[in-house]
Amino acid sequence: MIGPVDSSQVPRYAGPATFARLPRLDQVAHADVAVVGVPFDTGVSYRPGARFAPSAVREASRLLRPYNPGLDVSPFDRIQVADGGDIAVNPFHIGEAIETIEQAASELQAEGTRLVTIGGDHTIALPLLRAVSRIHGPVALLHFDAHLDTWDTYFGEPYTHGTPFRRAVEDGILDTEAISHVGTRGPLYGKKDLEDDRRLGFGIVTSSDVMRRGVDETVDALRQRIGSRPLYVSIDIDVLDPAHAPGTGTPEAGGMTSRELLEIVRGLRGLNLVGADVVEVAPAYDHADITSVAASHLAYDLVSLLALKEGQ
Ligand SMILES: N=C(N)NCCCC(=O)O
Ligand SMILES: [Zn+2]
Ligand SMILES: [Zn+2]
Repeated sequence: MIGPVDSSQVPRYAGPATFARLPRLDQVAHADVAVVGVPFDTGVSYRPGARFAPSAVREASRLLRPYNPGLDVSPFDRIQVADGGDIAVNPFHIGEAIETIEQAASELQAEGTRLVTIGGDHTIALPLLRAVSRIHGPVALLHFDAHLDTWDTYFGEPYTHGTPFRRAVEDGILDTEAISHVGTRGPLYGKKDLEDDRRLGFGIVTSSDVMRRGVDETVDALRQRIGSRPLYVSIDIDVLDPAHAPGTGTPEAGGMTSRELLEIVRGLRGLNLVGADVVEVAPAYDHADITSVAASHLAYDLVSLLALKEGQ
């Protein structure tokens, strides 16, 4: 196993920034998990800039350490984790970008490598789900977001960051017995948004529900719905309150704290996680790397969950 650069030997601010200072994918014979960047933000409806997230999150990840006490695991000892670099997507053509992402994700997974992806805007979840469902069939989805992202079109366009999960249901790549949004809040276009969403099969745990019920009850309810199904986790960083994630494109007041979200993610231990993404970090609106640090810790916990599952 090739682990991260030892920060007691080489200062953590020195050298190139791979995720958690891990080796690059081309430096290992095989990776059980690859952290891959998708620098794409052509699907946004408001502030652009998520194309710069992969490099910002890698920079913020320099401070991660090898033992995760929240999950009692040293993920990089247990499985081979590597930085898969960035998928080179066309910023001028959303349709082509979606195909490129599905293709690249499929090729990586064909080698038996699981992916934790750093977006990019939320458009990228669709091709990533298409790629995991090619292997696992329809997957359960846990979608952390202030927004539903099940709208139909924006300006008549079907592929945007507000529409990936409606397209995914239409594709038949989600197991609609077990698809949930967590952390939704904020104004909608109309009540119909919620009716449409329910018709697609989604369950909703709003941001207020999380606050009222607390982390443990929230986790119990989610786990029950997911059971042993293959599970994909998509984390839009705007699920966090703007105080915890100012660096994002469509911020909404009244969100979760990073502590609550990390605890909910850790509560997924033991589930059949098959892939995950962290999207919508827009570094230009960030302050003191608050958002990139949160995203790097979420990616680390997702990698840790995979390490617990895949490692022996
Ligand atoms: N941040 C994501 N993924 N979607 C937000 C879309 C909200 C809107 O423009 O109406
Ligand atoms: Zn969102
Ligand atoms: Zn979203």
